[in-house]
Amino acid sequence: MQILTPHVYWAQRHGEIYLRVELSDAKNLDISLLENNTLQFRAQGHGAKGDNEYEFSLEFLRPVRSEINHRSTQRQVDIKIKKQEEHWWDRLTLQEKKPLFLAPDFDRWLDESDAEMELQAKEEEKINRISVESRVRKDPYLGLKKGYLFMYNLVQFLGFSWVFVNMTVRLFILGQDSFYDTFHTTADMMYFCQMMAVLEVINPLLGLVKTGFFPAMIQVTGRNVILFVIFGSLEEMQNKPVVFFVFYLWSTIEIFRYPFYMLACVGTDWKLLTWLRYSLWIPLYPLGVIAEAMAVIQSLPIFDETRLFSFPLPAVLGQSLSFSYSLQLYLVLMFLGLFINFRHLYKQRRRRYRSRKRKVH
Ligand SMILES: CCCCCCCCCCCCC[C@@H](O)CC(=O)SCCNC(=O)CCNC(=O)[C@H](O)C(C)(C)COP(=O)(O)OP(=O)(O)OC[C@H]1O[C@@H](n2cnc3c(N)ncnc32)[C@H](O)[C@@H]1OP(=O)(O)O
Repeated sequence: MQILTPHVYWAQRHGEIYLRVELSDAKNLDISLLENNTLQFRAQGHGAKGDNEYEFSLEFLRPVRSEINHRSTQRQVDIKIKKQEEHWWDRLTLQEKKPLFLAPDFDRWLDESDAEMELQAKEEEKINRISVESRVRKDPYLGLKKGYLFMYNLVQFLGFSWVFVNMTVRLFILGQDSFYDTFHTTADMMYFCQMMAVLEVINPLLGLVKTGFFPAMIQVTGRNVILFVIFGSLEEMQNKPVVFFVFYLWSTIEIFRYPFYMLACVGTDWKLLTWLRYSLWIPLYPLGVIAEAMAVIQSLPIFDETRLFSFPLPAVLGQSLSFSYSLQLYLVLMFLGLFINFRHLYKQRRRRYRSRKRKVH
């Protein structure tokens, strides 16, 4: 009796072999892997030579796993076999000459590099899925935290924008005259924003942001000393032009920093905004510290004169120790703070641009 062979189409991936046997309504399927790495197929069905029994065998080029997946449909039999090792094969069979009944399955066919890309895409999809799942699993309050941070940044952005726009408009209308009443026109909003900024020290402690606690502490404490102690408690300081420079430098960086954080909360990044956030501090930070130092220096004789916050001393040592001594020590701390935060911001900038470059390549 003549042995009939069905048409068989094949394709491969790094880890699998796919066979499509052109046999419709196949019955009594007998598919097995023999010891010599040969696939034996036998079944009854409708093939090229009508309803008949069909069979074929294929000795594979390299070892395959013994478990064979197959699925018989009305049109064909699909077989999936796992390779023993993830390896791209030059051909399917050990014998170099291709059997006549065998042809490439162009519906599934991929060359090696396309298959690699498919594999890579699958890997990436898997990694993304795992990271999203683990993030959701790890932190069920992620949405709430992001919502809180977004609102915080929005409020700060609006507050500092108000100060910045107010000062800019007044500068255009009044010119240098506007320097003298900056405090009276904007201090309430600045008080509000800087009190809120205390949250910037709390947020890293609660693990809400990746900011270092110490740089945030230096930043917030430094500004609040200037705002509440130097400007807030000395009326004589409030109409000095230095207030204008300090407030203008503070609000200039913040109208870029907070929107940058808002976008980070929703997973977005605008190149120009990111660049401004990580570059504007380079001129602004030293200028800010110089302006703040000017304010401290201008306040020293006022503290000496008014004896405000002076430290009472025993009668033999004199009346009291002026607060201006503490401020002179603070001046030294300011430049130490400038050094620490300048280095921190420099590292943040390098980290940001180095990791972005790596992502691009
Ligand atoms: C302990 C006692 C100390 C006593 C100190 C006495 C001396 C004080 C002297 C101080 C001198 C201060 C001078 C200063 O006032 C002058 C000026 O400000 S002039 C104007 C210019 N200023 C600036 O440019 C500074 C602006 N401020 C800052 O940049 C920050 O406050 C600072 C803490 C310095 C740095 O910020 P951070 O460490 O947070 O860096 P990043 O922005 O890169 O953020 C890191 C990651 O955390 C995410 N993040 C942070 N905050 C938020 C938020 N609110 N919402 C959402 N996400 C946030 C951010 O996205 C980063 O994430 P990723 O890494 O994933 O991108």
